[in-house]
Amino acid sequence: MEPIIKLNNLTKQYGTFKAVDALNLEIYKGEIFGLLGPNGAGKSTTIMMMLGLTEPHFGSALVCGYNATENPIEVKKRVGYLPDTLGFYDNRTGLENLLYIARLNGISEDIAIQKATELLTRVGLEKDIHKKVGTYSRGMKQRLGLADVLIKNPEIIVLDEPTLGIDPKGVRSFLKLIHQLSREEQLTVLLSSHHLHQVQQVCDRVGIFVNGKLIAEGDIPTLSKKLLDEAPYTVEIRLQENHQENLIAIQNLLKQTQDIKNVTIEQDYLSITCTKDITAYIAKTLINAGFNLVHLHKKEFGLDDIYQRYFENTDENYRQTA
Ligand SMILES: Nc1ncnc2c1ncn2[C@@H]1O[C@H](COP(=O)(O)OP(=O)(O)OP(=O)(O)O)[C@@H](O)[C@H]1O
Repeated sequence: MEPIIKLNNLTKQYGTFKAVDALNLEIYKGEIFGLLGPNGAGKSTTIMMMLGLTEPHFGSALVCGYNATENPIEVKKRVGYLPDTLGFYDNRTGLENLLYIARLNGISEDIAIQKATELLTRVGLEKDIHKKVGTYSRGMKQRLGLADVLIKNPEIIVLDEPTLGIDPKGVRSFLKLIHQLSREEQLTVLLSSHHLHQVQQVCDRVGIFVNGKLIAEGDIPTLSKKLLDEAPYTVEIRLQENHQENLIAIQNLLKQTQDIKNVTIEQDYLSITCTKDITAYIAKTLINAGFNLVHLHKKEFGLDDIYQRYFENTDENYRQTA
């Protein structure tokens, strides 16, 4: 299958500073891809190059089969972009704002009314269609923004920090909506964010950006496997009698085991990192040795751990090469 977005050695420099450095990335139709990275990592610059709004110094961005630098108009027809700051007419209603955008996109009046009404219902604003946008909450404005980018039937939508300033309930329902849209309409979604948990909830794959480079990319299990290859399993245990003596005895008992890499005593529990999933063996060994096990938890690594670990590594690499 051909990717719907293909970035090839994409590079943007400001003077000698590389804001985006030889970026290679392929995104497929219907995928929800998360662009993750700290401030200044190069996410917005990458999006701008993909939309044909700024030119790369090297490399290319192919979007829906078009080179974004050579055919920005074709790309813009197929891509809906929701920026982090939205501009609506506050003194007009949601419907009026949407009809205005439909007109700008050359959609005829009767089709526009039908489509705008459908979309406002789709994004959950059916009761607020005739209210002035100035009275909308941040979450409602974001939903209107989504209707706004969907009105031209895009193949791809690009969302820049779409949940900024929305309360947790609003975030959950907004992300659910994005997921539904992507699955039901095979819409490709590129979501740029700092919010690891949100990205983790909704994205099929993520790319982690640091200093203009994509330092890791994949689905969460793949990333965590790559990252944690040396000791991918961590088991946390707690005893009925959690005194230090017991913990040290267990530490000594387990640390000879071949597949155990490390046993550390945390505040009132033991953390055991293993190269294989030997959770059952650990439980059996402790019970057989007469310890009263009250808690055993196999830790799943999430995006937080992955992000943290990549940053630690990267900082070290940068310090070493600096
Ligand atoms: N016009 C410009 N001139 C000089 N430097 C720029 C320009 N635009 C961006 N940069 C720099 O390029 C780097 C990447 O910026 P970019 O806005 O792409 O990052 P970002 O990952 O989107 O950050 P944020 O999450 O804060 O939006 C930053 O160091 C920024 O200061």
